[in-house]
Amino acid sequence: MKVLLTGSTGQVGYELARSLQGVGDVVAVDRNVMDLSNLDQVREVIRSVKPQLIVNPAAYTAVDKAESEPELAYRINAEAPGVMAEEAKKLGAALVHYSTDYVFDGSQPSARGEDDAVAPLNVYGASKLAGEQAIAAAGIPHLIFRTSWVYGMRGKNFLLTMLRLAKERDELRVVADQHGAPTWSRTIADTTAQVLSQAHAGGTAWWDQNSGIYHLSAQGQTTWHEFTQAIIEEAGLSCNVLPITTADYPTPAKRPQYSVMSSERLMARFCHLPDWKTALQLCMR
Ligand SMILES: NC(=O)C1=CN([C@@H]2O[C@H](COP(=O)(O)OP(=O)(O)OC[C@H]3O[C@@H](n4cnc5c(N)ncnc54)[C@H](OP(=O)(O)O)[C@@H]3O)[C@@H](O)[C@H]2O)C=CC1
Ligand SMILES: Cc1cn([C@H]2C[C@H](O)[C@@H](COP(=O)(O)OP(=O)(O)O[C@H]3O[C@@H](C)C(=O)[C@@H](O)[C@H]3O)O2)c(=O)[nH]c1=O
Ligand SMILES: [Mg+2]
Repeated sequence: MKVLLTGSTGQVGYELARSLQGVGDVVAVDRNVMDLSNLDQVREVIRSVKPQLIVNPAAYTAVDKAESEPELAYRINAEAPGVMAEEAKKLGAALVHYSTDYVFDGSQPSARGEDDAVAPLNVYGASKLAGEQAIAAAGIPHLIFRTSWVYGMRGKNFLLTMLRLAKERDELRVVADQHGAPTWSRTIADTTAQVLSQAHAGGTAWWDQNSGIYHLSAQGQTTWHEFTQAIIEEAGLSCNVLPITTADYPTPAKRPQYSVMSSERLMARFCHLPDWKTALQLCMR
């Protein structure tokens, strides 16, 4: 099976390039080959590669910057996935896509399920939601994995930012009133590969039964503050981590207060997901 993988320089894309090796022949493209802000190029690349499966972890992920670049965020996060879905339909291909906990407003302190009401608070979340909707509307075999607070030992992420800051400063001030589930990029990639090997075995009927949205986050929950403490401890650094409120850390984009999702549906159908802290320790060791 020929697999077109986008965003291979990103956190999840980098891990997928490895994890998908068992799934098929992977053609990995970065923005130099397929720029998602160039919709004609997206079409051309798909038409020339002719994949049976498109896996799209590429995205506009700069949450604060998106507030001042909404058009670009929507082109990359909503229109480009829409074009991928259209082209997949013409080829009879399936599409695997990723979305975010930021499609929810996080106003209720209970874990969100796939069918719960969405209400993004920021441009990034709204653009990702529009991407989900464009894919669902195309009526193609698809999987949309909503994940959260992605980290890993490479790329731009909260873990590496905190390690850097902890070495530069004696004290870190981190918000303690936003709750969520940090998820290791490798967990996302390995889970994707496991689900796809089941799909491969199940054929067309599998996609008829299983297409849709799945929450894919580490188990348990924490806050950015507690996550930082765990990072510092695991790294053996000494740095005081001061809990602050969202109001103490003003940002251009509004963020959900409670962005925990339930991944029960994915775990019931496909495979287990690790606890956030266990995964963090595995990642850092
Ligand atoms: N990061 C997070 O905390 C979370 C991410 N997600 C979702 O998971 C998925 C994977 O995210 P993650 O790997 O963390 O994101 P990263 O920011 O690590 O990677 C994004 C990737 O998209 C690429 N990209 C950005 N703009 C373009 C463009 N115009 N054309 C082509 N490629 C482009 C980047 O390329 P380049 O390296 O050249 O910039 C990079 O490879 C995304 O759908 C994201 O929305 C969901 C929840 C949390
Ligand atoms: C750097 C820093 C951040 N913060 C706060 C800001 C914010 O509320 C929180 C996390 O900061 P970040 O900028 O990493 O968060 P953010 O970019 O909003 O992370 C999100 O990215 C997108 C792509 C997603 O899809 C989400 O799941 C989520 O992972 O920590 C501090 O309190 N102190 C600090 O020193
Ligand atoms: Mg960020």
